Amino acid sequence: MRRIYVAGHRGMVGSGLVRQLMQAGGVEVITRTHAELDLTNQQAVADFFATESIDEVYLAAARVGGIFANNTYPADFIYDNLMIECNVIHQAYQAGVTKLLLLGSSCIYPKAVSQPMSEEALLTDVLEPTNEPYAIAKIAGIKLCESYNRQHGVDYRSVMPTNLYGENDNFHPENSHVIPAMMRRFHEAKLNNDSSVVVWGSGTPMREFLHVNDMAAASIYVMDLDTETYQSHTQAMLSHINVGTGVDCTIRELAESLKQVIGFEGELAFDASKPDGAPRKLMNVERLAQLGWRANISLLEGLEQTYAWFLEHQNDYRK
Ligand SMILES: NC(=O)C1=CN([C@@H]2O[C@H](COP(=O)(O)OP(=O)(O)OC[C@H]3O[C@@H](n4cnc5c(N)ncnc54)[C@H](OP(=O)(O)O)[C@@H]3O)[C@@H](O)[C@H]2O)C=CC1
Ligand SMILES: C[C@H]1O[C@H](OP(=O)(O)OP(=O)(O)OC[C@H]2O[C@@H](n3cnc4c(=O)[nH]c(N)nc43)[C@H](O)[C@@H]2O)[C@@H](O)[C@@H](O)C1=O
Repeated sequence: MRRIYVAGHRGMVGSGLVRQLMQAGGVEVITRTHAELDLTNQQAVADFFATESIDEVYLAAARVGGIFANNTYPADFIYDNLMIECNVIHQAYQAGVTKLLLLGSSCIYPKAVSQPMSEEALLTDVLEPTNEPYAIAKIAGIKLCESYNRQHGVDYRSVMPTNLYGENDNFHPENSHVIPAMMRRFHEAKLNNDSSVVVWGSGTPMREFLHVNDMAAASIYVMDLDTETYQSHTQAMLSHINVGTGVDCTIRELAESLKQVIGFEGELAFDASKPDGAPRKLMNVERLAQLGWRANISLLEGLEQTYAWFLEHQNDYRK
C-alpha cells in the first residue's frame, strides 16, 4: 500500500484530503500534529522522513491567514512558510520520495495582472503588498519543486488554490479569511439582535471562492495524473496549476449571500479603515479543465454546507 503523508492534516485542506484519501481507500495515510512534528525544525523533519518510508507527500501545512494576519505578522508568514517548504521538499527528496504536491496560493500573481490570471502571469510584475512575504514564500515553493524536478528527476507538482472556505476553517475574528470571519460575526449578530454588522474595506474587491471538498478533490486529481498527461499540460519551467471555480463576486455580494444563508436581517457597515487588498484575483482555470477537472460546489451550496457544519461545531470550531 502507498504510504501517503498529509502535512497539515488538522487544517482545513489537510483534513479534507485525509477524508477523501481514506474514503477512496487502498492507501495508508500518515499524519503528525504540529506538536508532534514542527515542520520548521530541519532535524525533526529529516528524522521523520528517514524512518517513515513515505511514498507521496501532500504539503498542506503552512502559516495561513487572511489579509489582517498577513499584514500584521509578515515575518512569521515568510519565515514559517519558507522553512516548512525547504524542510519538507528537501527531506522528502533525501528520503527517496518521488511524488509530492505543494499547495501554493493565488496571491503569487502580480497585483495589477490581467484577469483571469493564468499560470504564465507568475513573476511578471510586483505583488500585492499586504501579502507579499507569504506570496514570496509560495513562489519559492513552486521554484523548489521545479528545481528538484530539473536537477533530480523527481515529480513534484504544485497547485495554486484561489481563496478557500469550508469545514474546519479558522473562525478567528481577526486572523481568519473573509468567509469564516463574516460567518461568525453575522451569526453572533443574529443571536444578539444587532442592527448592523461590520464588513472590512469598501466591499468592492472581487474574490473567487472554492469549497475545501473541491480543493481536496482537485489536489488528489492532480497528484494522480500520470506523468505524461501532467507534463503535456505544463512546461518545464512552469509546473504550477491554478485551482478555482473561474467565477468571482464582490465582497458586498458575498456579504449579502452570507446574510441570506445565516438569516441575519440587519445592515452592512463597511469599515474603510481596513485594507481592501488586491482589487481582483480571478483564476484562469482552463489548464486544469483541459486536464479533466472542474469545480462542482456552487458558492451558495458551499456556504450553506459550511454554516451547517459551523452550527454543529459551536463548541469545537477553531477560533
Ligand atoms: N485557506 C485559504 O483560503 C487558502 C489556503 N491556501 C493554502 O492551502 C494550504 C492549506 O491551508 P488551510 O488548510 O486553509 O490552512 P490551515 O491553517 O487550516 O491549516 C494549516 C495546517 O498547517 C499546520 N502547521 C502550520 N505550521 C506548522 C508547522 N510549523 N509544523 C507543523 N504543522 C504546521 C497547522 O497546524 P497548527 O494549526 O497546529 O499550527 C494546520 O493544521 C496552505 O498551504 C495554504 O497556504 C491557499 C490559498 C487559499
Ligand atoms: C487566500 C488569501 O487570503 C488573503 O488575501 P485576501 O484575498 O485579501 O483574503 P481575505 O479573506 O482576508 O480578505 C478578502 C477581502 O475581504 C475583505 N473582508 C471584509 N470583511 C472581512 C473580515 O472580517 N475578515 C477578512 N479577513 N477580510 C474581510 C477584506 O478586506 C478583503 O478585501 C491573503 O492573506 C493571501 O495571502 C491569500 O492567499
